[in-house]
Amino acid sequence: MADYNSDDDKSDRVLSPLVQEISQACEDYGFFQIINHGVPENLCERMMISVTEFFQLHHEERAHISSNDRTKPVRVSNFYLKEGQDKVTMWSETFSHPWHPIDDFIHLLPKNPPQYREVIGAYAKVIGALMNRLLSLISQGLGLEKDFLQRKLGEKPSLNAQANYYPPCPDPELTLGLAAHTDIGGLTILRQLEGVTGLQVIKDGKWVAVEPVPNAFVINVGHQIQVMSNGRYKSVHHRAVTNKQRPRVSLAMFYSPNKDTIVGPIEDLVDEEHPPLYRNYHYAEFIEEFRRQEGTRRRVKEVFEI
Ligand SMILES: O=C(O)CCC(=O)C(=O)O
Ligand SMILES: [Fe+2]
Repeated sequence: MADYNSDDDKSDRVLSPLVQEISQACEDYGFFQIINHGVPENLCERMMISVTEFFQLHHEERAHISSNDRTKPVRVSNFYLKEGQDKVTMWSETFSHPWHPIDDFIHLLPKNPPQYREVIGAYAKVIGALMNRLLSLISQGLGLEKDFLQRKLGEKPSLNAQANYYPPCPDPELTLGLAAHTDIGGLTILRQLEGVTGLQVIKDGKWVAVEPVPNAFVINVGHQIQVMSNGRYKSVHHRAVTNKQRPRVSLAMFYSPNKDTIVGPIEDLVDEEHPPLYRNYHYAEFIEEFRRQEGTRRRVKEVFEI
């Protein structure tokens, strides 16, 4: 693993080992882990504790923000047994809310656990800086200017957090924590609880566990970067499995374009040898198609293929 603190590219031609490694991982796996990222471990621990405590409150304490309505910016939902169902679809509960600009929504966030608002405020700030750094490294991997991807992903990006809580499951064979899916947006920074395995990524048709590495973040490419890179970087299927013994918590911080942004392959990456694989579209169209395919093994990018 290259040193994340080493200076990234200074020359226009030679890519630093760090940029090369990230680029290779984005091509081969669509996933990689980073360490020595500069985010204080103590802050990450406080964040994960706050999320865990939130989910371990009595469910009545979450009832006021519990909803299946996706248009609600702050909401808790679960996939536990509903009336009329004979099988649990997914063994998890999720809490989602925007993470930037923090001041616009902080009043909607939980008052309990009491430190939640303060901790997510601090966490969002450092994740914002890390996100920019990663987008810059990924841009360089594509041979682009450092700020290219960020500019292409557009102004006023849509920045959402999703905390996932997976209680111990009496029979992990019977259900998944989170079904196989791909991340719709641009880039995801995921924190997993140390010591509990659960995340799996598909590689050559097989599910591979992404073991939690101490103080690491898992980074993954979303659909929009796959499209912008004209298929070079991959947005791959992943899922979470459960276990019998211990609850598991993960926190995904998503960076997506806003609905009006026009997404398509970056012109510099298209030539005779690499014809455009996707048409241009408004991100809103992509979201609509993504929702339309809900409940199926989605094939959303394919709809925008040329
Ligand atoms: O729990 C995990 O590790 C996976 C979470 C995830 O993929 C997501 O929130 O999109
Ligand atoms: Fe995901």
